[in-house]
Amino acid sequence: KTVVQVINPNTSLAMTETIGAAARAVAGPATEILAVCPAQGVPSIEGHFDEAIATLGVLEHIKAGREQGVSGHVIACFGDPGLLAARELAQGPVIGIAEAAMHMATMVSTRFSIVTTLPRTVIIARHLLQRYGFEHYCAALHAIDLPVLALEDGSGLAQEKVRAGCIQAKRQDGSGAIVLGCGGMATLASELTLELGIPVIDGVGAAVKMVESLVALGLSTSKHGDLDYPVRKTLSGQFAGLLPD
Ligand SMILES: NC(=O)NC1=NC(=O)NC1=O
Repeated sequence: KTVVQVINPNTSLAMTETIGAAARAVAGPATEILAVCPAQGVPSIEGHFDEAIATLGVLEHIKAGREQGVSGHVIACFGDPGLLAARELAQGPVIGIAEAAMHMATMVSTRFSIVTTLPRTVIIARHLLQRYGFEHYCAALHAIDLPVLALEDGSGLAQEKVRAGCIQAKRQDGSGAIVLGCGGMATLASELTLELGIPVIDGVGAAVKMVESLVALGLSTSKHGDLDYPVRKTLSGQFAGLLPD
């Protein structure tokens, strides 16, 4: 059996439910999804400061997942917070939803657009495109200009703005595919794909399938080089338990 730990790095239980549902919708019959979020931290991640706070919660869950023997991990926030630190700590594969969605988009289109939340997270998504080498595949980035938790307020306004952003992206950008730029948008991908007639990609599902594939291929995070386990040392205060024994 494959057990995939899906970490929502923010502390929103509602968004953790949304993300868990998107993961379970695509998980294979032999895959169990463990959807988790930090007990303490930041309710939504909307910038570098939030990502720094959220990273500690990600690392705590990576450690716990490794001790539970999970097969792999997903970091279900579009900033992929703490991705490389998590890979040092993890034994199995660790996949961020931004990198997963971007990779998938390049396999079904030569140019893709991103629809994300706040304008400032558009800039962060650009940093990710540069880091992952996908800058030239991305035709444009759009922000619905609503806070992340608007996706969980039950009004449907954020979902409607995501739909409008995808329609605009299809019409204006010449893109063949669209990447949804927030974990909280995950459950919108399939209906938008049907309505727009082009691939609208959710990174949660993409990351779950990538972890399943890596596990099936016997590929886990390389421990040769900079992703080896962290250098052993005594951590103090609240960090004391972060390194596995
Ligand atoms: N671009 C984003 O909206 N990133 C995110 N912030 C969160 O709290 N979850 C996300 O996916």
